[in-house]
Amino acid sequence: MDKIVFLDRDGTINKEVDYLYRPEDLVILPEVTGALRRLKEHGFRLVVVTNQAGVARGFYKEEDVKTLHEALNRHLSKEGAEIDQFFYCPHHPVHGISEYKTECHCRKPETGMFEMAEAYFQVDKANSYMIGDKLLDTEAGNRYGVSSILVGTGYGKDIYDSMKEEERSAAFAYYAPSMKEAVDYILGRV
Ligand SMILES: O=P(O)(O)OC[C@@H](O)[C@H]1O[C@H](OP(=O)(O)O)[C@@H](O)[C@@H](O)[C@@H]1O
Ligand SMILES: [Mg+2]
Ligand SMILES: [Zn+2]
Repeated sequence: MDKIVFLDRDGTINKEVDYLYRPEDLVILPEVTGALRRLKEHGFRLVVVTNQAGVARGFYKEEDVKTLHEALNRHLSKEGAEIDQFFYCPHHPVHGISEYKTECHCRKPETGMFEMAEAYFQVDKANSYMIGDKLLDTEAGNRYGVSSILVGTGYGKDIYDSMKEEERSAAFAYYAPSMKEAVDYILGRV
């Protein structure tokens, strides 16, 4: 069985800039590379699950998403922190051009991208995690059946601060101010 850490991309691995697609605008957040390397050293596979409705909205093309992911992995692989698989949802239910405007099963908080990973991995759900900076990330992880962590980068801190304690405990297993603390939590449970 494969222990997987599913990762949101924008606001979690890299700095959230609205509808990122240019490699020159890619900024990996502090301590993320080292934290991801530690996960790999402990036998976790890394799988990105990212909503890329910028495609549906006509801001960029699917080829741009793939090019950005290649650029991200060029940086990460130099440090032993390579992403094993990327999945993206190019759709949007309301805003969209042509075939991309659709109610799909892959846009988080739906679980389609997690299920796509099952073509590559035997997902050990009891020992797998989802880390993201929005409640749609933690909800997707919860629905799929892995333990969800809200990270305080990107939109995460504002979301966390706006919630009551009972809402937090219903929405995610753990709040980590940064990716480093999210990984400390995961490795503290192995
Ligand atoms: O890796 P993520 O965080 O799933 O990617 C989010 C971005 O694609 C995009 O998400 C939101 O846009 P949509 O509502 O999906 O159109 C916004 O928060 C944008 O600012 C983000 O860049
Ligand atoms: Mg995000
Ligand atoms: Zn989709």
